[in-house]
Amino acid sequence: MGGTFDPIHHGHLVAASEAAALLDLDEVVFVPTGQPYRKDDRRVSEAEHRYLMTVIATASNPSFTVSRVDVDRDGPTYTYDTLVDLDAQRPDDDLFFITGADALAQILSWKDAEKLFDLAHFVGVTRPGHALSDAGLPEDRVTLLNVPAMAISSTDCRQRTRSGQPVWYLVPDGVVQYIGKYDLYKEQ
Ligand SMILES: Nc1ncnc2c1ncn2[C@@H]1O[C@H](COP(=O)(O)OP(=O)(O)OP(=O)(O)O)[C@@H](O)[C@H]1O
Ligand SMILES: O=C(O)c1ccc[n+]([C@@H]2O[C@H](COP(=O)([O-])O)[C@@H](O)[C@H]2O)c1
Repeated sequence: MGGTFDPIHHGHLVAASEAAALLDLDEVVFVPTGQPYRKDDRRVSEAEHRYLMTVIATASNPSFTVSRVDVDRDGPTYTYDTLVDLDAQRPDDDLFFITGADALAQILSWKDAEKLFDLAHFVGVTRPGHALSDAGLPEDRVTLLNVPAMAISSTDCRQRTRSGQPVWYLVPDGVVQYIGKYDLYKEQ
């Protein structure tokens, strides 16, 4: 599951857990973006902070791991590169790329979109406020899943922190503490 994870929240974790259970996946690899080029218009926390929050949030689940492939690659983060790197590290594995409905709707505009479906099977999960559709995508390489609705976004978590509202129970406890320790999201 790729994401900017700024911060990682329970919407991400529930989506990953449900996809793993419903598709009988052995492992979910969370891949924080290095440079999410489509978010250039906003302030994004340092990759190392987002990576560490992802490690903290997933540490208690033996099936969840975190990859540095995108954080360690220079330049804009493209899923094509993510999948090529993961495939090189795990040549015997079948890759499934988990995305929310909003991200799935954008996939055809991603870099090298036509090659993505050769590298992984895509799993689109429901997300409140977004229609889930596989229109225009190769049917045999995309699975749509209904997951429990978690009306949580990283944007909302950042705004709440900035305005002094709690993010307890929207993000894992360790992530609440990490945000406080490093004073994240105080500036626009
Ligand atoms: N509440 C949610 N339910 C299901 N999927 C989600 C949810 N939140 C995020 N996702 C999916 O997780 C992936 C990574 O999302 P991302 O890290 O950009 O979080 P976000 O909450 O959308 O962030 P932001 O509000 O900063 O844009 C995307 O595929 C996104 O669609
Ligand atoms: O490959 C692309 O062109 C591309 C464009 C936008 C987003 N993505 C990927 O989609 C995932 C979710 O991205 P984001 O920006 O919504 O956090 C993450 O893994 C990104 O690298 C990929």
